[in-house]
Amino acid sequence: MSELKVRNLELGKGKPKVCVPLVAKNFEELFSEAIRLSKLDCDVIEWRADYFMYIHDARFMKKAAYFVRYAIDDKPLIFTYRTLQEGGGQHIELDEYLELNRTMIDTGYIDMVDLELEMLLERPTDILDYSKRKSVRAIVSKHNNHFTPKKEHMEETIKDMYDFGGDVCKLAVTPSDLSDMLSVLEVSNNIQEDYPDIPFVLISMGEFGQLSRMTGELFGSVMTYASNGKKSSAPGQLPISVVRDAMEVIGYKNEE
Ligand SMILES: O=C1C[C@@](O)(C(=O)O)C[C@@H](O)[C@@H]1O
Repeated sequence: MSELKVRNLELGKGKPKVCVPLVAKNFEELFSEAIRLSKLDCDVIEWRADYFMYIHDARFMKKAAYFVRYAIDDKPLIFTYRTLQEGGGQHIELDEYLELNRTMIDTGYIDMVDLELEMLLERPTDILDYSKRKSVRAIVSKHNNHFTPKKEHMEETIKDMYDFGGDVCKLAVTPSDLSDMLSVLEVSNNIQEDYPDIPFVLISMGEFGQLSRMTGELFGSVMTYASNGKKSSAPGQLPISVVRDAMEVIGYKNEE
C-alpha cells in the first residue's frame, strides 16, 4: 500500500486513520468544537467549512483557520468545502470555491485540502499544483448521494483522480442494498491489487455501507470518517470507539 506523510501521521501505513468532522456555524461553536475534537481519539480533523457562516469573508476565514489550528494543536487538519451538489451545507460559485481553497492553502494552518473532482473539471485550474507547491496534500473527491455506480466506473473515477494529481483519491457512494456495499469493497480490493501506488478512500455511505467504514486495513482505504459524538457529516458514520474496536478485530493477527 502506498504511504503518505501528513504531519506526524503516515497514511497508508498500519491501520486506516480515523477522521472526524468539525462542523460549526460561527466562531464560538468553531472554537469550542475544535477544542472538544482535539481531545477525542481521532487521528485527523476535517473542518467542514460549508457549514460556517463567514465563508464569503476571506479575512474571517483566515482568522477561523488560525483558531482551529490553535485549538487542535498538532493534529492533522483537512479543509473541506463540500458543495451542495455533493451533499454540502451551502451553495458556492466555482470562482469563490477555488479562491477560498487557495486562501486556506495559503494560511499554512491546514495540512490537506479536499477538492471535488467535478469542480476541478469545470474549468482549467492550477490549484492542485498550487497546493503541492505549498506542501498541502490534496484529496480529490467525489460523492454520489443517490446511488452506487457500476464497478468499472468507480475504478475509473479513482484512477482519473490520481492521474489528475490527487494525493489521496476519495469516492463516497450511496448503496441501496448490501450488494452495492460489496461492489465498493470489490473495487477497493481491485485498486489495492492493481494500483498499489494510489492512496485512496472508498466509502459506501448509509446503513448498508457501514462495513466499508471499518475494513480499510483489508481492502486498502487509507482513512475512514467517523462521527464526532454530536454531529455526523454523512449518513452511516459510526462513533470513533466503534470503528476502532472493529478495526482491532479485523486487523487481528495470531502471534504464532
Ligand atoms: O468525503 C467525505 C466522506 C463523508 O462523506 C463520509 O461519507 O463519511 C464525510 C465527509 O465529511 C467527507 O468530506
